[in-house]
Amino acid sequence: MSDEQGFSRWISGRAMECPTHLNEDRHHSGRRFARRVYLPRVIGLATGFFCVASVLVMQPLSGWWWLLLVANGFVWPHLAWQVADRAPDPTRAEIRNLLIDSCMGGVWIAVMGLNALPSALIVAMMGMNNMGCGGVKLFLYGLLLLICACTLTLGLIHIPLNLETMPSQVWICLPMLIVYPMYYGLVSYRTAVKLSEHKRRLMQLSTRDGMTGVYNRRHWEHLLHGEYDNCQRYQRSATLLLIDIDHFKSINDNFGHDVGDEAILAITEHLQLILRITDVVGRFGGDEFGVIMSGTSQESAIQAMVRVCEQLNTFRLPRAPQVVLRVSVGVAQFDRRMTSYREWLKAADLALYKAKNSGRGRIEAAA
Ligand SMILES: Nc1nc2c(ncn2[C@@H]2O[C@H](COP(=O)(O)OP(=O)(O)OP(=O)(O)O)[C@@H](O)[C@H]2O)c(=O)[nH]1
Repeated sequence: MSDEQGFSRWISGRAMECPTHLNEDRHHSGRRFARRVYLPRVIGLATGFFCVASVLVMQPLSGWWWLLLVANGFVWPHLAWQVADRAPDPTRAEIRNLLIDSCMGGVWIAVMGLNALPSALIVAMMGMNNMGCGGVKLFLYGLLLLICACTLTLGLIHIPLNLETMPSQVWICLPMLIVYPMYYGLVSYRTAVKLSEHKRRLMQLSTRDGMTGVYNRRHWEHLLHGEYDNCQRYQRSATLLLIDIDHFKSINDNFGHDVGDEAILAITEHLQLILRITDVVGRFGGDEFGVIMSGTSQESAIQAMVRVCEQLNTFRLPRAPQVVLRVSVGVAQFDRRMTSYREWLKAADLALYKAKNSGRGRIEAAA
């Protein structure tokens, strides 16, 4: 239920600085936030009604207090949701609602004459809500409001103190004591599951190439950096390959970009199916790919790539069967004398350049 950002925006009043699409996003996430608070509030205030009512029956109070208690317990949760849902800034409206909850909590503590168990329960539930929704800041604001509202009410209506909780009142407080924290835990668990799913998707977006699903250039280079460090530290061998489709521009020009995309996907599939699962395939962008073969000598890497080229020779694109996909490949084995992974990459790039200049459709090793 955490929305600390929303709370800090509310506190600093920076809401209107965002561009329109960000404001729309914020509006949606504000509504989701209000929605997440809605059911816990319905349950918390309904169970809380009985706690307060069990003490109120012993107090010499007018019927108006009972009306207010019913309204707070059963009408306010729905009103609060409607207000937040329709507000231009739902997060701000929901934070305001939470602070109203704290205020009302203070009022009920006073009206109960500070009866120990229900008062402690109200402070704990408000604290849990405010801490969960806006962190320490909202918790402190809520607590301050609760204390002020309690003191003010005590001063206004001169209620006799009634600190002791009777056994029957303990029983009536049990549902709030048990049900509310359990439900709150469930909501927090669901939020954590959603967050981890979002994190996984973000991770996927930031490391994978959108079209082929293999690693994008940035992440692939990051993995290459790691491989370089490992090879240096543990004297391991590894070979790097850069692969570029030959005359790819003419496939695009003659058959259209859709067929060009199919060619890129076909090369990706061949690399993934024929090479080892441990070989790290990345798309450099356009028609260029990179492969890191960990623990593999240059000769073995070339043999593996020859198998890929042989398969490509027999493969035909469904929408352009006359096209034979050919690739040029630059191969560079790790060398301890290299001073950085970039030097390794440069060696493979030079070998690829050589393959292109020597007539394409070739595999060239770095000098
Ligand atoms: N269909 C498609 N084309 C792309 C994509 N990304 C880049 N291209 C095109 O790929 C072509 C890259 O061509 P180059 O590598 O420069 O040249 P080439 O025709 O392959 O020539 P050589 O590499 O020298 O054999 C350009 O025309 C780009 O517009 C893509 O995702 N899909």
